Amino acid sequence: MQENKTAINTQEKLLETKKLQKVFVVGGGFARSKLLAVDDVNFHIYKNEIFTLAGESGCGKSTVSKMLLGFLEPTQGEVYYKGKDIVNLKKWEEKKEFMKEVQSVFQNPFETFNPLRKVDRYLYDTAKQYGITKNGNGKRVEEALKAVGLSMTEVKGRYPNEFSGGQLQRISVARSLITTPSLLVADEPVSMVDASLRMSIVNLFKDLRDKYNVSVLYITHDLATAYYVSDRIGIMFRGNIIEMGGVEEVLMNPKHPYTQMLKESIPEPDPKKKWTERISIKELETEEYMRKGCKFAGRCPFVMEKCKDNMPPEIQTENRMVRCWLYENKGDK
Ligand SMILES: Nc1ncnc2c1ncn2[C@@H]1O[C@H](COP(=O)(O)OP(=O)(O)OP(=O)(O)O)[C@@H](O)[C@H]1O
Repeated sequence: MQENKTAINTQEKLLETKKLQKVFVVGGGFARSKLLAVDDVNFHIYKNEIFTLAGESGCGKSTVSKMLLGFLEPTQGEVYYKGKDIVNLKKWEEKKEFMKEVQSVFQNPFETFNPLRKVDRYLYDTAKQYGITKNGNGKRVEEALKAVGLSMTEVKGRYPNEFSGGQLQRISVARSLITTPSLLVADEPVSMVDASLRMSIVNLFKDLRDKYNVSVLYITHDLATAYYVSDRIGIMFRGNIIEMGGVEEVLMNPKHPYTQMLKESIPEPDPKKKWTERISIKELETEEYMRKGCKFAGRCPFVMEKCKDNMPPEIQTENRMVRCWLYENKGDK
């Protein structure tokens, strides 16, 4: 891999979604209904950029990432990678090429690796699986480990349980770099990692962007790491992106009432109260997903009559997109 620090390339969209939608059928019998887990999701990721999708649990983040990676078929909408529609790739060669270029980093590194196999074997096998020849194999694995600040001497002959969660997540990132991808899709990559090591993993993404021109789709519920690492951010709520723009604009000067609420929510010191809050949020999930108009209408301090029946459109204002009727007449002309 060539080390090279490059600025975000806003001319080149690496990945783009258009009107992405996923409907799940939930419940059975008379209680059977449709849940729009993801609806009208439009975003893009530039070359050399860290783009974050953030939101509370159950907002549709993972469903988006699964559709991008081809693990789930969208109900409607399109996904383009380097201008190519990847939902309808027919040829195996094209699919394989896409899988090489877009790699994933999973939440739990202990599930990424087979506990009975030595970690270095797993890395070599990944290289082989993607057609990297026996001669180039060792070199590529060594390069990938170097990119995450490790070396083969530290890894060789050791099993997954001999590493800490943080170290293993680094090795998991190294695994995803073996194919020299252009984009990493990292779904909650630090949530299982010890709090003290989270920043080191997040810093690693910045490093990969700056030194190796890798773009990252960072999926998280944690606004602190999102603020620290992202170039741009999209805030999701019940299947929609409700605000999207530069991370500084969106998190320091939020426009959508939901983003404002997220920013102001101070962690509750009383564990009992926190638990109660979580329960009520979970209960709200289905009710909010089923709403006809703005999904946040039930909790919004500025709710208007029209919010209850009409989903707000995407409005461009003050350097960001916001999906809220409050900005209906304040959009950029
Ligand atoms: N296979 C499925 N069948 C039915 N409903 C699903 C399925 N997968 C996800 N959902 C529902 O879709 C909604 C979005 O889920 P998703 O996992 O994408 O959210 P998330 O933001 O990634 O949350 P988390 O971080 O908790 O995984 C939730 O209400 C979830 O229960």
